[in-house]
Amino acid sequence: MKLIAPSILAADFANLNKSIKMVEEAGCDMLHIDVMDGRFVPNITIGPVVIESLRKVTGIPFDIHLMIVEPEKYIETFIEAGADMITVQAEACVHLDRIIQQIKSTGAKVGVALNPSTPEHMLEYVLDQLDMVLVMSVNPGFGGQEFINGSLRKITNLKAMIEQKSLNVKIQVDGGINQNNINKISQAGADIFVAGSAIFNSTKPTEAVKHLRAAAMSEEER
Ligand SMILES: O=C(CO)[C@@H](O)[C@H](O)COP(=O)(O)O
Ligand SMILES: [Co+2]
Repeated sequence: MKLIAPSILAADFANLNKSIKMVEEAGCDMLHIDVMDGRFVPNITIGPVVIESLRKVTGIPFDIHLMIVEPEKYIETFIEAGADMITVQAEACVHLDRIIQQIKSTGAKVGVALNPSTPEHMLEYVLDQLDMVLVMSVNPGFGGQEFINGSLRKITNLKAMIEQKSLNVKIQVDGGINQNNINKISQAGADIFVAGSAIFNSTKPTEAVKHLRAAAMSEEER
């Protein structure tokens, strides 16, 4: 099963409710919400206050991508705001195992993101604790960047690690995903596809979701 997670970073922030209704109606599986602090990444986006407001208008699962330093200080706040899944950047966590346990103790799903330069074996001793690994296929901080092709090898290697340990860990890929590259990303082993610009910058976003999903699926799945 291949899942589509639209990133609202590329949506019209003056009309977020409308954007969310659109992705719900298009059958998207979760909403990817990029939280940036201007320290871990050179950009600032939204925080728990906005997420709490959005939680009131939709039941779609919230996939919160924390690009912030010291994420351990804010886990409970994001849970209270309505997070269903929290992903932290491995590079931002001094005590990664402890933060993973902190997220799990809230009952939320837990993911760990790897920057393009971070090797997959960074996760060797925590992989069995995770629901998801997020392979960043751009340097985090901005939407609309180009997919870094080296990410494909990381996806393949992670898939092999997961299968070798017989784990049920999903591979999410985030950054520069579009209609032209989603199939090769899927074939490398990705399960969940984050797409911002490819959906929200399209003149027909509902159609864009449909095409992305079809392209991510194998012949037999279609
Ligand atoms: O986390 C990030 C960027 O740091 C992403 O979630 C982007 O928002 C994806 O946007 P596109 O590359 O699809 O435009
Ligand atoms: Co993201």
